Amino acid sequence: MDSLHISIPWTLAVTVLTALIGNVITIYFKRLRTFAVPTVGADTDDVNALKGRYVHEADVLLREGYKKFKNGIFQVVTPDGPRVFLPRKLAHDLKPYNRHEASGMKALADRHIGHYTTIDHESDIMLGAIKIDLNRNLGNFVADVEREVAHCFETQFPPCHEWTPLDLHEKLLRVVAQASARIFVGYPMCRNEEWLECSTKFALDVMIGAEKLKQWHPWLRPIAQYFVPEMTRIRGDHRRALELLQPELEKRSKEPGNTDAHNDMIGWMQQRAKKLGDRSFDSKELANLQMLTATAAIHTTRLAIIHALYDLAARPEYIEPLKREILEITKGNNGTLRKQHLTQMRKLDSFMKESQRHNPPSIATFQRKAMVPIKLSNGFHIPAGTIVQCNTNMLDEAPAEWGDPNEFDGFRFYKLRSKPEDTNKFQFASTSYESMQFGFGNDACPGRFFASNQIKIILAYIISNYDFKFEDGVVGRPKNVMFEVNVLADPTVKVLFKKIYRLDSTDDYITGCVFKSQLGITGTAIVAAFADSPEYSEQSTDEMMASVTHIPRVTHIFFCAYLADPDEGEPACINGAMPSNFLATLKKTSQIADLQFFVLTCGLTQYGLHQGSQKTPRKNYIPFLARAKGSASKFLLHSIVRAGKGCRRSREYLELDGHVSVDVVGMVNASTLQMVMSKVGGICGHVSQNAMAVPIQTKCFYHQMASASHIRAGRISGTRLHARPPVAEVEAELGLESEFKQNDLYNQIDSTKWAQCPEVHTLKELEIAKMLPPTADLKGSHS
Ligand code: HEM
Repeated sequence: MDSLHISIPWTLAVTVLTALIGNVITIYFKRLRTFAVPTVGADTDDVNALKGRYVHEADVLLREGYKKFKNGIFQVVTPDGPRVFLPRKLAHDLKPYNRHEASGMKALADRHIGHYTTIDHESDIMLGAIKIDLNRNLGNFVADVEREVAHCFETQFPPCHEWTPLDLHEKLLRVVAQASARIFVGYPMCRNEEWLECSTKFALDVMIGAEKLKQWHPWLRPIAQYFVPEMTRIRGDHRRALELLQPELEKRSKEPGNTDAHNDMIGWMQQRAKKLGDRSFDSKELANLQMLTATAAIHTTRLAIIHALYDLAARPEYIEPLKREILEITKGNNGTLRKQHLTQMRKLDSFMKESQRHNPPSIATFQRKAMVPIKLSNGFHIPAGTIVQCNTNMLDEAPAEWGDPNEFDGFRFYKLRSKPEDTNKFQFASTSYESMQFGFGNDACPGRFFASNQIKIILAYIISNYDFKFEDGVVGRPKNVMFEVNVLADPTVKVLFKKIYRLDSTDDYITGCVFKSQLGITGTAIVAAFADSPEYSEQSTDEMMASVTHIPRVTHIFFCAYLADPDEGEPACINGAMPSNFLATLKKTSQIADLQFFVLTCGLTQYGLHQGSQKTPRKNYIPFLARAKGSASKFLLHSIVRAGKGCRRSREYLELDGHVSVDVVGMVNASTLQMVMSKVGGICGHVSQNAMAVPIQTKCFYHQMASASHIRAGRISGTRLHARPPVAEVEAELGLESEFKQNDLYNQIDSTKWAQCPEVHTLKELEIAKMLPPTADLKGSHS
């Protein structure tokens, strides 16, 4: 007890003394570090006010410096001491210096006291994996990333049937983290909640921890780090990252014949370490590098997306042309993105670049720490150890041919690229003397091509699936928030999202049966109407329009009516033509603009997507379908897959004979559906007892919803399919390469047992989950 009494005053005394000595020495060194260049705001004596201005309005300060000293070097007083800003033109002088002479990484590490925050860690393995392996593989990941993006929207976002306010900062952090993790750590790790949390929080801990620790005197930081919670968390983040990664690494190491052949950042890093003979590289280092990569990638990318969305919401006139570009480009590919699609999205690329020009990640990029003394062409000496950066965001420095530099022209770069000689210039990821948002020179951001793809995929998803606008009261583009030279999007602004239910292409959706009481027509009636007409498959949409104009706006569509015919080709022909023509008709009459749910139910007969001996996909349907009108004529399976993709993307419902997502949230079997239909006044056309309507969350095709437990429970019996399903022969045509794997077909479904499954919804549950309108509102009878 006594020793404690003595030790506290002593400890305090030593601490105060240390701080005092430290202060004196620091002031002395700071004096030494003052540069022989003018200081912005030197006319005021209030140094603290100047520091405060740097923190909150560095943009104003740098503009003042630019106006006053034009092409001259100036310095600014900051909480970290004076900082030197070079005019853009001197970037040329610095460019030839290599990373060991003028280091961007060291500059960044110094700013975030990387020695403590652990980011002072330069790795050739990491840089090589990003610069070479990631960029080389970009094209291979577009579909995977798109899938993760879709999965994230479907699982993390509210349904947005009505205008729903979203915190974009929070939501997009998750989307970008998961989409990036798909490539950094592969599937299924990219969906591991703890990993995602760990890899996103680490960057925040570094940034906030650094700011907090900087409040302490440098001499006290070795001890003070233990009083800053974020610093403790950083250590925990590293530990946790290793723990989480370990099982994945072990799993990989046990894979036959391979340890590190996975095509993702883990694999690339492992391969590089091996090639470089780096014996110090182990799982711990791998986990650390993963944290660093995520830090560089996730927050920057998220911010660029938020800025772009704010710009779009403030200038909605750009949304329609962008949407048109996206839909036009993806039209021929089931709405699924490919690498070349991203390249073709020139308007979107231009908009992203213009958004970044006005809202760069930092207003002073090309930041370098001189590791050796550097002499610039104007005679200025940069002493070793000094950090310099370029004042890169003076919009008026743009070349005259760019047009008014201060205006927001979303298609500025699109127009500039229209000259044949400039077609590959001015891209979002291009760096140049005029566009330094990603830095400049050899060490410009190596992740920018990847970031460009990620941003396009996410923006394209949002633009084609949601309407969005600012919440009431937000006028114009919300002003950015400055933190030192970093440009942040205002985190208090909420953007409202509303899901788009749109039929882009007739073969994206198929229908047949709708609620009579709501829609005034039933599937049976539709079928009957068309079947009555000998020309049903030949009838043009214009002709059909005359017969359906009485239908009110459709909100729910159930597809469970197929025509059967002893001639197998005939129903296929009917099924291909009738629904697509019918939908085209409804689309023309705008009666499906309010569509909320789409349910497809299929039985096990006649539908052309079946497998197994008697249910081989009917390649022989193709000639028959060729007679059908519209794009559904290609192949019924094609249409259904497309319908599935449409459903997946819009959180609607689909059943494909048990080949559904592993993430199924619930399902309705045929008898439930029939009950629903009869209760609400609808009627099912032809529904097989084995049919089910399944709410789909993600990828809908060729995953088994039926698990071994279902088989054991006697709900399902299975048949092993042949190794390569016949449909694989047309996989390229379907745009579904490598989707078709050997599968078990579960085709004997006991619907009574299914109805007792916990995951099968009752009608009441569907109502409660708002999957169906309340039955009370749905009275009526079918005709
Ligand atoms: C919109 C998103 C992004 C922005 C705005 C951005 C911006 C930047 C900037 C300004 C630099 C400094 C370059 C220089 O000083 O010349 C940089 C460096 C870096 N970025 Fe990015 N970045 C983004 C995305 C990414 C991604 C996705 C990755 C990883 C996959 C990444 C990895 C890196 C790395 C490793 C460096 C250091 C390069 C070196 O020192 O050689 N960045 N980034």
